[in-house]
Amino acid sequence: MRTRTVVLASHNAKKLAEMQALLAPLEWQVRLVSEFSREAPEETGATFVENALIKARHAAAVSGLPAIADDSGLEVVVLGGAPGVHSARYGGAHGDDDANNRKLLQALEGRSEHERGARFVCAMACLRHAGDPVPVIALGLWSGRILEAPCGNHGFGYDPLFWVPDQGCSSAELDPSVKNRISHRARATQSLLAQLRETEL
Ligand SMILES: O=c1nc[nH]c2c1ncn2[C@H]1C[C@H](O)[C@@H](COP(=O)(O)OP(=O)(O)OP(=O)(O)O)O1
Ligand SMILES: [Mg+2]
Repeated sequence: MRTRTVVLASHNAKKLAEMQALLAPLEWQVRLVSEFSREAPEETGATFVENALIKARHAAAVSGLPAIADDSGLEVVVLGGAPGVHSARYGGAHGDDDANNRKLLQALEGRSEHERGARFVCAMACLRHAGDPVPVIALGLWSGRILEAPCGNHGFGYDPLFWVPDQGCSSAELDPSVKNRISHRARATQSLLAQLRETEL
């Protein structure tokens, strides 16, 4: 892949930090959509992929650059996959992690350890330009279970409640470099980069 300038289509600072760390090996010049527009497009998609495309298309349009977007969330089995694409505003206000985590604990009140299975989903979309008819799409999944009380201070969102079985800790207890090797976002980024190596971004 040629060295490129891309715009990251997120307004979530903690998510952006992970995306930038994951893309660092490419030595691309990474810009942020907030340099071009403070407006976050409405995520009206029914799927993570549709919302990632909405965000990437908006960022490519306002910046004139190739854009990479991430739409991600938590799916809990006994909640029928909720909060899913509504993860950011599950507790009411958008991006209120405390309210989101409180609502999740309430929804799982009394559930046994075996009924708390969940997974993080990350859908990434990369567009060469706003009208790109051939977007590159990548998915990453990360399975775990929901704790009965938060622990750990790293990460963001639902990390304090997400137990990672093969690490024996919550994702908020993981060193960021470890999370960036195994998370849904890490897996989606690896898949995206593998596809981009075959195409000409
Ligand atoms: O690694 C993660 N660790 C914990 N929680 C996470 C993670 N990844 C996504 N999540 C949760 C946070 C938010 O509640 C929702 C993302 O919603 P999502 O729309 O993709 O992001 P956002 O609205 O925060 O920023 P933006 O849309 O500008 O990228 O899922
Ligand atoms: Mg969002």
